[in-house]
Amino acid sequence: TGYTVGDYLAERLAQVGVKHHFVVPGDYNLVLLDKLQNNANLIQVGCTNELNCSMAAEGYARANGVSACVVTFSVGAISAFNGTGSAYSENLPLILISGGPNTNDAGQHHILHHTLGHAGDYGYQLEMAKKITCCAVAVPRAAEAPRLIDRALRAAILARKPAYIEIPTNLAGAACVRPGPISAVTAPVASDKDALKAAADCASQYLGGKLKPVILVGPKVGRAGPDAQQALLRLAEAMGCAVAVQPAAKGMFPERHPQFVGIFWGQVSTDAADSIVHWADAMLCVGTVFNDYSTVGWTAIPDIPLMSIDMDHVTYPGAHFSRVRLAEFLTLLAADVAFNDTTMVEYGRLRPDPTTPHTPERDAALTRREMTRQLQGILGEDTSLFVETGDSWFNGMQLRLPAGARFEIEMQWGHIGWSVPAAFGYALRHPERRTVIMVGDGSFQVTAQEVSQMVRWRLPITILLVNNKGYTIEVEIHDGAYNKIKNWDYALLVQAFNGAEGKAKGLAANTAGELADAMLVAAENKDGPTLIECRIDQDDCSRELITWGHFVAAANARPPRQA
Ligand SMILES: C/C(NCc1cnc(C)nc1N)=C(/S)[C@H](O)COP(=O)(O)OP(=O)(O)O
Ligand SMILES: [Mg+2]
Repeated sequence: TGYTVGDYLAERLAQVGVKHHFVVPGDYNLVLLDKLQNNANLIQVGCTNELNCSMAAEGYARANGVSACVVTFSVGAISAFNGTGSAYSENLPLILISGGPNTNDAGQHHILHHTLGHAGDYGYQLEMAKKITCCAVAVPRAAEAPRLIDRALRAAILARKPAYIEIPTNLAGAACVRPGPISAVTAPVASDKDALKAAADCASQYLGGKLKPVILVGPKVGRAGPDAQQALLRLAEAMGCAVAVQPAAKGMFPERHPQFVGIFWGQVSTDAADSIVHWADAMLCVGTVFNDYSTVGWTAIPDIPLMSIDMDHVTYPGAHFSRVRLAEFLTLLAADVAFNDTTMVEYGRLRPDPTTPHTPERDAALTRREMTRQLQGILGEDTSLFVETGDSWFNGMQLRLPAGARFEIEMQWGHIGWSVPAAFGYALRHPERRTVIMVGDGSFQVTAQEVSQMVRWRLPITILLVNNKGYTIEVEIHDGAYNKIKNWDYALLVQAFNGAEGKAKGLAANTAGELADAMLVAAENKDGPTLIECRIDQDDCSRELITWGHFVAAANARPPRQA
């Protein structure tokens, strides 16, 4: 057969930089999967379910910049909506592609399988997708496919948000014209020159006359394109001021840099970062997100006038500037901003003395603190560390990242279980990096199946499974019987995933010594994942979690405003 709609989609995905794409087959997408598989530049990766499929694509987009997830209608897509929501809230261009009903069925008022059972009405999925993507299209006939596919891909790439493309099962193999130059889809939109200049002038005005400026780094810096973090570094060094980082942005500013002053997270900040942030009289907020979790239940919102530098606009007390790209603005500002290291000088006076964590005896019962100490010990320039929603967030914040180490966290969406499939997707794109996951037992139970994919693809991912017997974050926010879970034999589970040929290893660590030994086994295992079940006491949680949980619970409990 000649060139088809499926070939067009495959070629465009390859051209925008998708290589691995994540799929679960279903009779609405089988022909489409054939076409994608036939493209030599694409590698098709089957997942155990569509939630994991979409989360693997979310993780792949963190590594690759853009990703694709291909599912069947409704029963597949509605599960994949969860990873799509994650990509939306984490600013990642995940392309969700769903097979759809044969184009003849609507007009014949047919009731179809996998749908809600309304005769002829299958439009509800597109409507739902519109809410969680920046662009959602359903191809009605082959002639419309090129225009709609290009539109959806361009929208996602420019907005750093997911897009949705629905391809009816009888159109994937339908004849289609070939695409024009890919630049029509991928060419970036530069800043508006006047707005860029005016914004930079206002920034100098905003900073002029201030005595103690700081920079606060937020998670959108990591999503604003490859040159954004370099531009941030240049601006920071041009100013010489203290640079604090929000928890969701950990790793987006080098932690060994002399101007790094820690994670600003209110009362659970690290390295006294909150002291210097509250001492400042001017703050450049670069890519920041102030939500209930990052402000510790609204108790840690900076109370001075801010200059906010977002992915495509700049706002400050005097004005708003649209279409100003983050990296271009930072670069321009770095060129003429005044040097002012007052906050660094002051920080030098209040920086806490470094502590050397206690090294317990080998046979000491394993603790959260010891697990974190040993995890710190294996971090290297090639490490990519995924920290899962749970006390793992707080353990992760205590780590000091070596130069080159990368850190992945999902603090906006916060879907427990994200880290297992997301790290799987990420590791396929970065086989040269050492991917490590720190995940709690409750989270692990949500998406554990994807460990079998790590076995299948022989990915040497290290999984530190923190077994504290339940949902400890929830215990600290608000306890109840529902926070208890059925314990698994996690180390043995890996044997089940191995079957006859797998090379994964599963170990349990009850003591400091057993963990140290297991870490060595993990470092040696290059042919598959190594899961280390770290058994700790169910109340062995970080003090930061307890403090943070107290204020988040208070925020959740605010009484309804009297009408
Ligand atoms: C149940 C829930 N959050 C609510 C929740 C429920 N469902 C989804 C999909 N995402 C969520 N965040 C959370 S944070 C658990 O404490 C996680 O437990 P676990 O993985 O075991 O970690 P900790 O023990 O360190 O808390
Ligand atoms: Mg737990």
